[in-house]
Amino acid sequence: MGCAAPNTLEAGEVFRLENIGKQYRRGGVRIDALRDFSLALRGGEVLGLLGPNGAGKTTVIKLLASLLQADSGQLYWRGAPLRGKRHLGEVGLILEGRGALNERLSTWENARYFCALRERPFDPGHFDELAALLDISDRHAPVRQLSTGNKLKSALLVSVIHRPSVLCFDEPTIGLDLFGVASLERLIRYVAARGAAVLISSHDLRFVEQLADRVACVCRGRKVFDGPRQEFLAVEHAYQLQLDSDPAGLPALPAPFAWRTDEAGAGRLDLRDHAELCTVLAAIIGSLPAARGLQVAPVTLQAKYQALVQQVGVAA
Ligand SMILES: Nc1ncnc2c1ncn2[C@@H]1O[C@H](COP(=O)(O)OP(=O)(O)OP(=O)(O)O)[C@@H](O)[C@H]1O
Repeated sequence: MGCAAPNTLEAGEVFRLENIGKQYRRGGVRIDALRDFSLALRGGEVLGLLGPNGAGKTTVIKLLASLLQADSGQLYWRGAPLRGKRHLGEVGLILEGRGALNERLSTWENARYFCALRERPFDPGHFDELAALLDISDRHAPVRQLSTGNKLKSALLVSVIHRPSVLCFDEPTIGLDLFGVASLERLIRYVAARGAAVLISSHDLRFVEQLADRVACVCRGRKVFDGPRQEFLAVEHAYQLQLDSDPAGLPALPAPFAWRTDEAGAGRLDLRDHAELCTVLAAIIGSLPAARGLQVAPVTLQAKYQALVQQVGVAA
C-alpha cells in the first residue's frame, strides 16, 4: 500500500478510505469485495451507506475497525496514513446489529469496562444521559438476561460511552421495536450534534432517509453515488404528478413541462423540485376539477435507490 498523504483534507474530515481494493478468496475463487473505493467521513455528519446484499458495506466498516487489512489503497485518520490500532479508542462500533458486550456483566459494568479498555474516563453523568436517551431502565441486570432489542440498546450505549469521533452502525435497527428505533434516532442526532462522524449501513431505507445528511451507495464493490441526501433524492426527479386518466383534456403545460402517459394511458409528470411542482400546479389549478384523480407522489429514497441499483446492475 502507498503511504502518501491525501491530496486534500476535506473540512472536518476524520477518516478516509482512498482507492481501496479488497479481495477475498472462497474455494479458490477471488471475490472483489471493494474496487477502487474511496469514502471520507466528516465530523458532525451522518452518512448513510447503502447497497444490496454482498455489495461491500460491512467490508468498509471492518477496514475502519482494523478487523481487515486492505489489499491496495490507503486509509487516513485525520489526514495522516492510518497506522496500527490507536484510532480505535476514538471509534464506536455496532457490527451486523451487535456490539461486543460481555453478557455476564450489566450495561453499567460493560460501560465502565469499555471505557477502561479505550483508556477513557468513565463519566457516570454521561452514562445516565445516554441511558435516558435510549430509554434503558434495566442498567444493572446482566446483559444476558435482557431481551434482544434491549441487548442492542445496551450495546448502543456502550458504543458511545467513550465519546468517539467516529461511529459505525452496521444494521443498527435489527431487533428494535418502533420505540427502540426512535431512541436510536435520538442517540444518532445527539452524537452527531456533538461533532461525531456517524456512518449508518442499513437496509432500512426509511431509517436512513430520516437521518442521513449524505448518502453513499455501493454496488458490487464500487461506489456509484456519494453526495447530499437531497441530491440523491433528486438524481432525476423529486416528485411525480400522477393522473388517473389521459391528460389530453387538460390545458397545455408551460414549457418545458409535458405530460407522458404510462402503459395504462394515465398521465405522469416528473418534477425535479418543489419550485417545479409549484409552477405546474399554478398552471393547472383552473383545470383541477377536470383532473380529479391527481396525486403528488414524493419520490422516496427507496424508489431512487432501486432505480440506481437496477441501472448499475444492467450496466455491469
Ligand atoms: N470472509 C469472507 N470470505 C469470503 N468472501 C467474503 C467474506 N466476507 C465477505 N465476503 C464477500 O465479499 C462481498 C462483500 O461482502 P460484505 O459483507 O462486505 O457485503 P455487505 O454489503 O455488507 O452485504 P449485506 O448487506 O448482505 O450484509 C460479498 O460477495 C461477500 O460474499
